[in-house]
Amino acid sequence: MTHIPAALTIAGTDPSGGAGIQADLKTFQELKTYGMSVITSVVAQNTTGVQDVQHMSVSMIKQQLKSVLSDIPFQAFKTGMLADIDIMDAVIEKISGLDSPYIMDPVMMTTSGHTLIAEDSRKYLRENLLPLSALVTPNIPEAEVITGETIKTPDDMQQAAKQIVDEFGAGAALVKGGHMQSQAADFLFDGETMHTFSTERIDTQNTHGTGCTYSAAITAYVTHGYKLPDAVQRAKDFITAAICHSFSIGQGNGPTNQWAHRMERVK
Ligand SMILES: Nc1ncnc2c1ncn2[C@@H]1O[C@H](COP(=O)(O)OP(=O)(O)OP(=O)(O)O)[C@@H](O)[C@H]1O
Ligand SMILES: Cc1ncc(COP(=O)(O)O)c(N)n1
Repeated sequence: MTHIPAALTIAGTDPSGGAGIQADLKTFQELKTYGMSVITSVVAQNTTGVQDVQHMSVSMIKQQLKSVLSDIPFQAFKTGMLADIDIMDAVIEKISGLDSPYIMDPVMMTTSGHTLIAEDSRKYLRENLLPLSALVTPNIPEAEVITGETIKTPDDMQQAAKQIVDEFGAGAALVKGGHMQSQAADFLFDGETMHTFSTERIDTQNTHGTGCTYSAAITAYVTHGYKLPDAVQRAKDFITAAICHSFSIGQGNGPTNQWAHRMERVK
């Protein structure tokens, strides 16, 4: 009998395959984790932007969650796009009390600048979902929304990571520096220690789906039993390789390459 760890992603879709559910499932598969998915919103998007969005009904989201939860155990799960308060409530109802670690990618905007979450639900996310997470993975604009502070320097990023844990109750916070001009440095505060994960910045436009792929890789490594700093370091290597060997396809920001980690180890 073959045993494989399993992970669940609860997120929106990307028919062009670079972000959202599609990026998560490709990443789980690459990292030898059995991938399952609950779709919250169908997003008509591609490398150039978002063309249309349709949210799943609350009852359909709950039913999808019930279908998975009543059947297959998983060792970790993540959320991505949760567009409004009703969707957040449906997810909270079903995930509260689960034993497996919850990795939250607090998706707010696409790389192309399209908003994926209703304005009035950002505070709700911070107050009601964030405290359930074992780890939250904001980029700089998302960390600014969560903390209400301006983030300009690595010190500001570390301060935000600390605040998100100490003040808002996340188990750990990884503030990602993809939006900084210099190094691609991310800071993880796990409640005790500040860890730094840093690489040279890769000169590329192909960053569609980097946040989704990174948080999915962390989730996958957690299903294999890695503790947080190790899981994040391995996921950082994975996303760096995926950006380094990203695909110049489409008319806009191309997608990352989830099988690049097989090609070489990039630090
Ligand atoms: N040009 C780059 N070179 C190297 N690493 C990068 C680059 N851009 C992003 N990263 C890394 O990719 C990961 C995702 O970070 P990022 O801040 O881009 O997330 P995100 O904003 O959620 O994704 P997106 O930009 O796709 O919305 C982080 O580890 C970040 O440091
Ligand atoms: C459905 C969905 N979820 C999330 C993102 C953000 O993608 P990323 O921040 O990884 O580029 C996206 N473009 N679409």
